[in-house]
Amino acid sequence: MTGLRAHELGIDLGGRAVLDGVSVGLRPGELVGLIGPNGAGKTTLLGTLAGLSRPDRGQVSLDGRPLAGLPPAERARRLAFLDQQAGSHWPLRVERVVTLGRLPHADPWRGSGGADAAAVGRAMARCGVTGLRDRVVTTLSGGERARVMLARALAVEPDYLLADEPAAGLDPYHQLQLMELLAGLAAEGMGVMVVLHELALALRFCTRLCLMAEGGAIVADSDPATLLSGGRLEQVYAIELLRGVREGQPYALAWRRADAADMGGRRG
Ligand SMILES: Nc1ncnc2c1ncn2[C@@H]1O[C@H](COP(=O)(O)OP(=O)(O)OP(=O)(O)O)[C@@H](O)[C@H]1O
Repeated sequence: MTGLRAHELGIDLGGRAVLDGVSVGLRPGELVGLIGPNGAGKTTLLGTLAGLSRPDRGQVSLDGRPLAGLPPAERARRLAFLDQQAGSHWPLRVERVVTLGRLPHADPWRGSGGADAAAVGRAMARCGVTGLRDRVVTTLSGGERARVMLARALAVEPDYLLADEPAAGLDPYHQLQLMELLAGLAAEGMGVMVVLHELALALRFCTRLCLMAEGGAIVADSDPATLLSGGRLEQVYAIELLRGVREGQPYALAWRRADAADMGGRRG
């Protein structure tokens, strides 16, 4: 069975279940948006799919094999994880940071070669950071740094990319550029799962949306148009949506809190 799959995942943190019975899959060629309110468990789920933490219940499999049983180097070559707080604390040149993405491919007998340099060049070009290659990463703006960290993840040339809020901190132009890039990677066959808070981007670009609710469950898993036609988004976020159709595609923007008259709010 091709794909990355979570089977009935359960994770307990701080004495409570943060994920509870979560099953979800990611196939090659999909761009899946993982959406839901703050604290719903999106980062926890993404990190577990990436193999960064072990679930208390259930398991993750890659092409039908338990992820936990895969050699770490194979896992690192096939799955790239882009952390929400991705950054570099070391004053390294941008090109050096992106080259770190080739570590899972390192061969102590041959060192790095032409294939590594080509992968690094491609990743920098796709993320629009080639012109920054000689800059020291700690001197970049937040948005520039985010694109460099994405380039490092792409330099891995993984089968699956798991990205936690990569659009956060990007201006609208670069958010659109990012989503076009992720859609392009999926069209080339990569499986991409991305945590997003930008509903308009999620609805416009993702092939599938998984909506998580407080309590750590996936309460909807469908194509964007189907999700939008139900009332689940409004209910889970406790908001009203402004809806429309543009170029034949339905879209929505967060318009007001469902309980806007109540300054306390229903959600914490
Ligand atoms: N180490 C921990 N100990 C206790 N609770 C934790 C720990 N890590 C996460 N949690 C809790 O688990 C829940 C899910 O956290 P997670 O970061 O996965 O949510 P999220 O959906 O990614 O949120 P956000 O949109 O705010 O980034 C939150 O309530 C969080 O406080």
